[in-house]
Amino acid sequence: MPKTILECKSLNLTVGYKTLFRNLSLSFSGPGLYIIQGENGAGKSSFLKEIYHYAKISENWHFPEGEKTISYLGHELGLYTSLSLSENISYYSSLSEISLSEEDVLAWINRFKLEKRTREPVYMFSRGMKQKAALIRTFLSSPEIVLLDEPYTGLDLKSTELFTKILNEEMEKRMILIVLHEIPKGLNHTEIINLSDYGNVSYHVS
Ligand SMILES: Nc1ncnc2c1ncn2[C@@H]1O[C@H](COP(=O)(O)OP(=O)(O)OP(=O)(O)O)[C@@H](O)[C@H]1O
Repeated sequence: MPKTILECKSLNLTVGYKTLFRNLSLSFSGPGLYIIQGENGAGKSSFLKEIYHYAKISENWHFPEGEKTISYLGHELGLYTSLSLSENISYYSSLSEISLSEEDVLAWINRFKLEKRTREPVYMFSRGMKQKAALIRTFLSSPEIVLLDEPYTGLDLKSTELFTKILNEEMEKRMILIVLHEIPKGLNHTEIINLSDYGNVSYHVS
């Protein structure tokens, strides 16, 4: 029986003068992969940011199994472009509470097939390569909850297939919330949540 990892109760989410959700209650079990969908402006990105910034400090959010580590990849990739991939990874590893072995780091680089490009500054990477570098950065510390906002952006067909395979493996180990407009072929998922259905109404799903 999957356990509830994260839940929000009676959440009101307002951006500027706009109320995106009122009295929203959702439960996420793990491990698993939840696809967040909804029309433009429905509040998908805001919802992920809400979790990343407030889940640990707001009384609307609960971790029934105890607080979890969270990693987030939004539209900003969070890479230092004058540094190489290796230097970016060293920097992010130094911030991580978990000590990462060289083997773990190399395994992630190999999974995204960037092993021949680790010493180049990231500004020399293509858009898709930058996306893969940012994905490595996001998964590197082995977070228990991963929040991904349109993570397939910039990936070509081959890289899309590669990343889908990685997600199908990772959803067995952690809880992944992923904002997607289109669901790539072959991506396994626990549930699809359409946020357009929940705007400005009292709603509960679990
Ligand atoms: N920085 C901001 N300042 C003011 N309003 C904002 C800001 N960011 C988002 N909003 C508003 O919040 C609402 C939700 O935006 P959000 O980016 O979360 O939607 P989304 O579902 O992710 O959209 P999209 O599919 O277009 O990426 C929109 O109406 C948007 O105009």
